[in-house]
Amino acid sequence: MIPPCHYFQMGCCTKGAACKFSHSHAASRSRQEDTLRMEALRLQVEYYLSDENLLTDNFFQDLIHSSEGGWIAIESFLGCPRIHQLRATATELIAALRWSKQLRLREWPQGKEAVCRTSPPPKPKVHATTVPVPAGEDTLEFRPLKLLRDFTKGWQAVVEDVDRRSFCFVKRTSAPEDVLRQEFDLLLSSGHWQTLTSKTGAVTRSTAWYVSPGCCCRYVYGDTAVLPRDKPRWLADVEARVLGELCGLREDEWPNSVNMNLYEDESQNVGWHSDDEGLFRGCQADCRIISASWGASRRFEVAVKDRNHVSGKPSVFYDTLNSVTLNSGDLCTMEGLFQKHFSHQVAKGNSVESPKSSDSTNSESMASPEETSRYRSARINLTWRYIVSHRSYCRRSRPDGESPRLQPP
Ligand SMILES: O=C(O)CCC(=O)C(=O)O
Ligand SMILES: [Fe+2]
Repeated sequence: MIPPCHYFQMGCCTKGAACKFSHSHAASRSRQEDTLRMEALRLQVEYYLSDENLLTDNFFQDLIHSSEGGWIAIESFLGCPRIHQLRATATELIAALRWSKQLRLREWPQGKEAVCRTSPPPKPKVHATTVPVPAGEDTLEFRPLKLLRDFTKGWQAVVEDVDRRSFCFVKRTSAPEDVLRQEFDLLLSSGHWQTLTSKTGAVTRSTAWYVSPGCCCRYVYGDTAVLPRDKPRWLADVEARVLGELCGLREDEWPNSVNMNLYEDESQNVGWHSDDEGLFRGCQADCRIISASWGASRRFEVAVKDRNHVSGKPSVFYDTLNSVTLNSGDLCTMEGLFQKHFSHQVAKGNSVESPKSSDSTNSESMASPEETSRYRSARINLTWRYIVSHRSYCRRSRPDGESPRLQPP
């Protein structure tokens, strides 16, 4: 078929019969139909990802939140009723979306083309019926709970859900940049880092696990067990600053374990989970977890657990999602029954700010370029926790604290 002449369609072809493109009205009509069809497809996808639709559309909210950077595979649209009705192919959708001013199209790798919003999605409307409020958690009046904000000032609420007795607070940094950089370098170089990998073998992050003397409880992630080490001396100053000065806790009130995470860059992450290991009994009793961050900024997300998700897998109610950017030096707490009712994650690819350099100390100029770039791209997070139920092989599980009943498996 001879392709239509654009100039003829615009009424300005000067070639007349000599033109090698078609001047037939049928060709022109079919071109117009193609254009209209492309426009319909583009508008439909733009609508699916619009603020208006995302307020109530959990399907696309789930896809946006479960993918790195909010990219949605073009394939995901093919099964949507309107796109299906138009019998659109992936190639057509890609061609249509090249013209979108609202959405960003990624055309590589071939076969994995995807589209994303140029702005963060809106928070979905909370439907009273979607998130059941569990009855029966004790109110703070009935059973008081000492929150960290009762010890020191400066905590902002991320979650303050009294019905679920669940709390998450953030405290912005007050430490000088050179102190944070020195602590970052110390943690990076002295931590006994063990890499964790996904099912496909990719490194998701590195971790280290420290406990108080006499405890030998392992920290278990799926198939991987992390061996405990005694809390090292080099951690003492960091603990004194974070737990003592910033949280206002006496030394005998400090948590007896700390889990360290190292995210080399924003491709490394920790997916939705709760810190519900038996060690901490966070689903049975009030449980306080204190975290501090160094290096690159990352987004920390929290949402109410959805135990009956249609997929059969644990999920969250995205309409309850709250997020906070944790910058170098910031503290964050999860308290009360937060681990019972909420999940949390550090998603991939959402680093938004790198740590600032300090003018007053000129610390950046003293650091090697390699150290500087690590501090800008990598993030270290420490989460201090209280082990209240030691593993049966740990001598701390015995009331008299003597030798273990069982050997570690
Ligand atoms: O890196 C963080 O901020 C969170 C780490 C975390 O959730 C964990 O170690 O269980
Ligand atoms: Fe966690």
